[in-house]
Amino acid sequence: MTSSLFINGQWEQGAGAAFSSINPATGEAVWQGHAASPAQVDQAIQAARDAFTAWADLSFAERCEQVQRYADELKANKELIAKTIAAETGKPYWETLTEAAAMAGKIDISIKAATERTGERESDMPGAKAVLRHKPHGVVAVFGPYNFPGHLPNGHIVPALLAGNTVVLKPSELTPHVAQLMVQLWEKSGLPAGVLNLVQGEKETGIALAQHAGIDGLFFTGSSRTGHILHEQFAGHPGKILALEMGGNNPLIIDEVADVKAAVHETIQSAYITSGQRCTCARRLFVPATEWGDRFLEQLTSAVSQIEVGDAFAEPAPFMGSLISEAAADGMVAAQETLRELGAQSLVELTKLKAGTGLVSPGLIDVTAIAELPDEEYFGPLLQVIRYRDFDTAIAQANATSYGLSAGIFSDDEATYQRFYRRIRAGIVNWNKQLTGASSAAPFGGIGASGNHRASAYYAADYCAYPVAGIEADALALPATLSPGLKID
Ligand SMILES: NC(=O)c1ccc[n+]([C@@H]2O[C@H](COP(=O)([O-])OP(=O)(O)OC[C@H]3O[C@@H](n4cnc5c(N)ncnc54)[C@H](O)[C@@H]3O)[C@@H](O)[C@H]2O)c1
Ligand SMILES: O=CCC[C@H](NC(=O)CCC(=O)O)C(=O)O
Repeated sequence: MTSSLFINGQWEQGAGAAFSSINPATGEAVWQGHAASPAQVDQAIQAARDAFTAWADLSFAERCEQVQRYADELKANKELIAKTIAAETGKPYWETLTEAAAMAGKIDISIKAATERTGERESDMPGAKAVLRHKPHGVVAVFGPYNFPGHLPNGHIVPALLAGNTVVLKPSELTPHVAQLMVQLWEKSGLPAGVLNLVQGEKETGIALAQHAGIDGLFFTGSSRTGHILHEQFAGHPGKILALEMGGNNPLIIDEVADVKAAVHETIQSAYITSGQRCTCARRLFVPATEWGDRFLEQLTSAVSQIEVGDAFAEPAPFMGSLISEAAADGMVAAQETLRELGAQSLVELTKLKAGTGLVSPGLIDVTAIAELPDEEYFGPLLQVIRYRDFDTAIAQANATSYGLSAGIFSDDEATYQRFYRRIRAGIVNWNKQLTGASSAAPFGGIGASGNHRASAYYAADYCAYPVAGIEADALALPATLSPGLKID
């Protein structure tokens, strides 16, 4: 049984319920441990509180040095990180190597972002100077999803620590091993006790942490459903910062482009990478109801049918690994069934490949006949096709979602792209490029049910610190003239 919690620089057993993680492609046990009890959540927050003043008092340069030592650990252990993520999520090893690289890449980007977006400024004013500085919030909770169990919590933790906050991390209960390894690397890098604490557990642990009076903020990446619960919970607490990165029901519009093969490739990278388990994945594909559209769909159908699915470490490597769990696989089969009952037709059927695993084949489904398409994020490899007759209708349908994370268009005509850009409602808008694979050097976030206007990645610096404006003079001095009606003898 693993000592699953890291509180005040010590590893300890959880006193809550036992839980475990498995490799979803093989069913092999990966990790076993116990959840944190409410008392341990309390201790973790207290440890973060106790460590806060000393950590925040360090200079930015000193905190950068500490974070750079963690980057060295990330680089030295990249294969171990990638293997751990692959074993616990079922994502292909070639892909988890890119996740490990993104974690290391986050450090320099976050230092640059903190300097540019939350650095210090001074300007002269009569007899004084106007100054702008930033301060950390205090103790912040970080909640992570299972689909990028290293990269996305890391994307909150690194900027939070650089800003001078201390952190309590609650990772996804489906990926405790990745979180444990990440925290072990922070420990190895020499991070002072209490600056980063880890509480493992299921929803109950999340609830205990999120509702705790001792946190000053919460940085969340996960589903829109959970994000909405947190948002309601934070209502009436304007003093606490809440950053929500949530899901999407992302549209991709295809125009009659010259390079059909490239369009097929970018569509596959948009919808099926990570077995469709990326928040940015294309969910709805708008295809012209023309002969060109028929040809495009034939090629797409053929390419989707040939996507290799398999174990994370299989050779030759598959494009798609397993979904996170058998329950997720069953959920995708059920989603396909719901769409069919509403009138959809499968072009490529999504099927469960092996009982007891999360392995599914990719699905492509024509939902044009459905008058009221459910506005759901089906978090897996099931792309919904909608045939369109005119571009304005396609844009209106693309916008017919409560979400607003990513959107894209493939078109050879720049004016068409500009029209799309002006009308579409999303935080990520791409032209002739896959919807997935956003850059950490840009802001990352969505509107509507996808976020609460606290974009992450390059803009994470913004929610990790608050601005303090001041007017400063070395000494008090009487002004040359006093205001009317004043007399100071
Ligand atoms: N916008 C983004 O940056 C982004 C990135 C990755 C994933 N996502 C989204 O995340 C989802 C997949 O991740 P997931 O299934 O792990 O998300 P999830 O919402 O189920 O879980 C996220 C975290 O919240 C915790 N949690 C669950 N219910 C809670 C509650 N009531 N109170 C407090 N904590 C609670 C979980 O234990 C976990 O740690 C997808 O919807 C995907 O689109 C968004
Ligand atoms: O699943 C959601 C994340 C998808 C991923 N986005 C990023 O990596 C954003 C960049 C960052 O947070 O540094 C993608 O677009 O593929």
